Amino acid sequence: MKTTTIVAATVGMLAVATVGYAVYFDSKRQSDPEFKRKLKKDRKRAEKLAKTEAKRLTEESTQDIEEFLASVTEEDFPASMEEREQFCMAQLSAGEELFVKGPENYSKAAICFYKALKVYPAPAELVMVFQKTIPPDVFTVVMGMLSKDVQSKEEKYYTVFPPREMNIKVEEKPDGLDVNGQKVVRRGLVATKGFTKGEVIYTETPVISSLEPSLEGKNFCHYCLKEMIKKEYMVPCTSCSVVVFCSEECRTSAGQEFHEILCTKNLKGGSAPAQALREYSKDSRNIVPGMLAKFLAKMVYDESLNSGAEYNSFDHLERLVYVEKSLGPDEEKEIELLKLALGSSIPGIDQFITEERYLIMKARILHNIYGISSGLGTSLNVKALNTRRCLKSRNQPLPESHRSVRDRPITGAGLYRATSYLMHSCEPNTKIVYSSRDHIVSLVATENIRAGDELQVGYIKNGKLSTEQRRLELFTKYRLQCSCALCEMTD
Ligand SMILES: C[S@@+](CC[C@H](N)C(=O)[O-])C[C@H]1O[C@@H](n2cnc3c(N)ncnc32)[C@H](O)[C@@H]1O
Repeated sequence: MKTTTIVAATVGMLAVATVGYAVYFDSKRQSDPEFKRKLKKDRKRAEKLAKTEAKRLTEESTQDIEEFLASVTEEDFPASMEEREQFCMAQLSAGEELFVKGPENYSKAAICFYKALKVYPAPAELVMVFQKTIPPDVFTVVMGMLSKDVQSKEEKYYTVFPPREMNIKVEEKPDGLDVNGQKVVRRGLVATKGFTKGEVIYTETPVISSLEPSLEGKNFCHYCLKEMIKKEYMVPCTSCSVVVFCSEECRTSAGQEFHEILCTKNLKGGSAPAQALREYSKDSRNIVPGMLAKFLAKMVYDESLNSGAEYNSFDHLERLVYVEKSLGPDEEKEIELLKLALGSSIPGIDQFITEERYLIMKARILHNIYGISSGLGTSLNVKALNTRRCLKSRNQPLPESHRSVRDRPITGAGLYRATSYLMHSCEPNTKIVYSSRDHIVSLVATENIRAGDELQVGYIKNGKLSTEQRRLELFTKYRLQCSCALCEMTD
């Protein structure tokens, strides 16, 4: 194991853990500027410390660390917040009692501190406390356990995701060298069993989806994006009149996952914090900031469920490829609006949405979302076509959001965990279908597929385009230099 891996892993965890932090922390302390300053300082120092300790670790055997980690299982950790708090305190005092008994008890003490760290909502802060209060030898072991833990979580990801029942796996596709001579590795989806032409390979619900902003409040469901035929089928939000749902279930799910926070009738201090973001999305026809607001609100909800899931939505998002974006006036405005929309409901979100993190999240969303076609078709095509026009207007999001079912108008967009890994081919063997006319995606085989075959979709409508035309369209829309079999052959 390389030092840099340990360091990156630890530092990564310290940064991401601030989301959990955002959920649990007391809002009064958060609004105190002095406290905020201290937090920032603590986080920086913890990251630096992680690096130093990781360096020290490489000089020692990591075997012990692995043994200590093996002695801790997930069952050791309670589920509810109250129990976790008690558990944390109990581990901290057990650790203290052990280390004062002398070096022969250091490893046991380190295990207790590590367990406390695992349930503490602000690990960076606790690391700083440990550094000042526990013997350096114990501290090094705790940091080593933390690093190893994060590293194995990193390595395990693609062995548990996608879930077996989806009949697909993520596989690495080496793709030559980049301009700096570095090996390029892309990831794609591979079938784990055979499918016949026309068969559904998998269906997938998005991590988050959003309607094209101009359709909000019209006859499209705010949660699943489904188009409703008659007004009487619409279930309005119980508070605001801005969004509607297609069913009671969608209203409840949206309320729990994000709408309670983002409802424009959620008045904090007399005004609705999410109002400005909603207006901005509508005026700019930019779907991404609203989607990100929903995504972050939903993360908080997911965490509150304490489901025991090993990876959360952020873990999924974090692994998606993207094209770097730089900070412009739009992004500055979006950060401000996002903080305003979420700040009063999610303590700590201010620290979480740094410029750097916002740009990466936005870039990842833009690069991976799929346009959703949830419209019913014929009789309502006028509205749907308007939508298409909206997306093509001057304020359209980056072209990546056009990756969609091309023969149907786009009514919204969704971010999918597995579908994000589908590569493009000019001779695809699958296609994306929204068969239930909502945000659930189905991947359908367009030819017979064997186990082990790579699954590819067409990011563009291939039709009768020449190689040159395809290349131009792929590059203009997705900055993509296609290396599919057909293009390689034509070269
Ligand atoms: C939505 S992601 C697909 C997953 C991605 N391959 C990964 O490694 O995670 C889209 C990106 O995949 C790569 N890609 C997809 N299809 C490709 C193709 N036919 N040729 C070259 N690169 C492709 C490009 O980098 C593109 O920007």
